[in-house]
Amino acid sequence: MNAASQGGSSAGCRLYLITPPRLDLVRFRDDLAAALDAGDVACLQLRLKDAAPDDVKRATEALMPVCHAHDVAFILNDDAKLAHALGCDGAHLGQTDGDHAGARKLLEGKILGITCHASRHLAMEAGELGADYVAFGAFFPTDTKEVLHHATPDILEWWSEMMEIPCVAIGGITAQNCAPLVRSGADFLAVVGAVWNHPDGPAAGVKAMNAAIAAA
Ligand SMILES: Cc1ncc(COP(=O)(O)OP(=O)(O)O)c(N)n1
Ligand SMILES: Cc1ncsc1CCOP(=O)(O)O
Ligand SMILES: [Mg+2]
Repeated sequence: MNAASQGGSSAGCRLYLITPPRLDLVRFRDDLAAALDAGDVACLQLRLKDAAPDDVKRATEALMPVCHAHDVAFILNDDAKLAHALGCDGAHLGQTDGDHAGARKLLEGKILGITCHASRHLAMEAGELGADYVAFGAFFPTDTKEVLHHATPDILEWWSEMMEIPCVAIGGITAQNCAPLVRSGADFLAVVGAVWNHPDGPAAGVKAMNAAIAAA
C-alpha cells in the first residue's frame, strides 16, 4: 500500500477498490478475480454496510485469498477489532468508527487508513496518530453513499507537498473525471461505481481507470 514502493501508474497513483455495500458472494468472487486479472490494483476494501460479523467473516474468507493471489492488500472497513481477528491486512476507519489510537496499537504493522473528509485538521491528527494513509472526499457526486462533506483538489496538493503519508481521494471518481485528482497528488483513487458498475464489466472498469491514471 505504499505508493512509492509499489510502482504503478503515472505519478505513482494507484487504484484502490472498495466493494459494493451489498453483494452476492459467489458472483462477486468471480467479478473480483476478473477485476484483479485486468490490471493494477493496490488494495480492496471490504465495505459491507450493516452486515453481521459472521457475514463479514464469510466474505473475508472468500475474498481475501483472491486478493492475496493477486498481491492485493485486503482492508476491512469500519471495524479494527474484526480486521485484527480475521487477519486482514488493515482497516479503514471513519471519524465515528471507534478509537483511532487504540486501532493503531492493535493493528501494529498493518495498514490503518482514516477518513478526513475535507479537513486539514483531521488529516494532521490522523498523520500524528500514525495512519498509513488519509482519505479525502467526496470529490464528485456519488450514488454509492449519502455524503455530507465535499473536497476539492487543493487539499490533495497541500497534503502531498507537505507530507510523506499517502493520501486517498474518494467520491464519484471515474475514468472521465479523475485526471485533476492525479495531477493534484492523490496517491490512490478509491472507487466503487467506476469499476463494479462499469457498463462493460469490472475488468473494463479497472482497465479504464488504469488508463486514465496513466494519461493524467
Ligand atoms: C478509502 C476510504 N475513504 C473514505 C471512506 C469513508 O469512510 P467513513 O467515513 O467511515 O464512511 P463509511 O465507508 O463507513 O460509510 C472509506 N470507506 N474508504
Ligand atoms: C464510501 C464513500 N465515502 C465517501 S464517498 C464514498 C462512496 C464512493 O463510491 P463511488 O466511487 O461509487 O462514488
Ligand atoms: Mg466507516
